[in-house]
Amino acid sequence: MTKDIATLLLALLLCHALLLVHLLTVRGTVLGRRPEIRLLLLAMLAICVGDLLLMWRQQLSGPLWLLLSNTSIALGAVLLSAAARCLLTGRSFSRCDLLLLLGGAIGLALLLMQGAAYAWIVSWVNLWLAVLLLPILWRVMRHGRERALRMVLVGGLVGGLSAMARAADPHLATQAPVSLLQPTSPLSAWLFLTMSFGAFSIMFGLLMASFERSAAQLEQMATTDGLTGCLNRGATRTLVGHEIERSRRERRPLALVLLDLDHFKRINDSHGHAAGDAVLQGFAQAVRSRLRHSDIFGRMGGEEFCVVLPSTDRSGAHEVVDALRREVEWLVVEQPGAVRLKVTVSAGTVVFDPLAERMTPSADQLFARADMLLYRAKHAGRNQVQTSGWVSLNPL
Ligand SMILES: Nc1nc2c(ncn2[C@@H]2O[C@H](COP(=O)(O)OP(=O)(O)OP(=O)(O)O)[C@@H](O)[C@H]2O)c(=O)[nH]1
Repeated sequence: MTKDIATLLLALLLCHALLLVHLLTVRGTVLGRRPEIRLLLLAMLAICVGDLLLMWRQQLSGPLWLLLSNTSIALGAVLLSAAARCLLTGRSFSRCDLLLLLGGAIGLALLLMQGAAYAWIVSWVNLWLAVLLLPILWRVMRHGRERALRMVLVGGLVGGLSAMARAADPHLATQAPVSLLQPTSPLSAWLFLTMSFGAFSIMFGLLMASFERSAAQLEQMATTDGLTGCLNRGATRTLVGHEIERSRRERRPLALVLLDLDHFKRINDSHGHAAGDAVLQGFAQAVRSRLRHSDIFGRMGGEEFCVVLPSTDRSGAHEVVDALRREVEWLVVEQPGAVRLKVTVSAGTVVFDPLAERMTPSADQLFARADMLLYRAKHAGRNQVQTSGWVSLNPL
């Protein structure tokens, strides 16, 4: 297979330019506003400029061209490293990256000023690029969670090893290298190809990892209540539907609880909305701390919450919910000015037992029953739990 470096370089430039255009098109969107995407955009820009300078080698020959083209590509590598750092740790440029960029550029300038042989310049540039990839690999190994980051690891290893081999290649070749466009052996053209593949894999992997993270964040925002960290109404209702189905299939009981803070309006009215919010947060934390990992806890709106207890029968559910009620009774929410807020909660608990009841309720039917029991608890004086089975509405 013949590999003409000029053609490879053109193909590479086109790939980089395409990625740059894609990054430009997401600007202004939720994805485009992510700081690592901005850094990736700048990295692609620097790399495209470096590619262009390499391609114009014939027109712009000389030490300045060598310095500019390679520094531009190295700057692209540092921007990639900053994008990886930003994605993984929330911080961008590290002093280490900037020192590596500056040190490499000064070293290259000194070699060029001394008129060093082209073979040594090739070695220096490739070692420089290999070293610039190390912080990316280190960060991904240390902090990486997203699956797309595996592409970054593969790219970093392939790119780094190829760059090191390219650094050694001019000293092993029988003929001295004179230009990037005239490879000294078929191996050097291959190494150019694998190094480019590595760099491209890093960029693409970082881009995909950023998309993966945005998707996870958007999903969390769409299913979570921002104030209390509980599931929101939509997500809770969906999960209740799944749990009813599971309970029917596995023939295990299921308890659905609606909890509503008592006289919550008074807290808002006498201490302000911020104090009300603090009470809601304290309440959510207190309830969450008493629940099992498999239980579901969601905020249905305002001061109404829902708890789903899988594999829990009627007496077990009543016990658990009454313990939650007592926990809330003991809760004290401290506010500025030594204000200590206390609150109580009423609960309606409905239990579906597939072994005792032949008819499987829908989520809406269970919610309606729990709501009716909650209403009873409110009217019977608040700060209490009303529990019943799904079919028989006799309180426990
Ligand atoms: N601080 C705060 N208040 C909220 C929020 N959502 C709803 N509220 C308030 O919660 C109060 C609910 O009042 P009501 O529905 O009358 O219920 P209550 O005062 O708890 O009375 P009972 O339920 O009958 O014991 C209203 O004042 C709402 O403005 C919120 O996110 N933060």
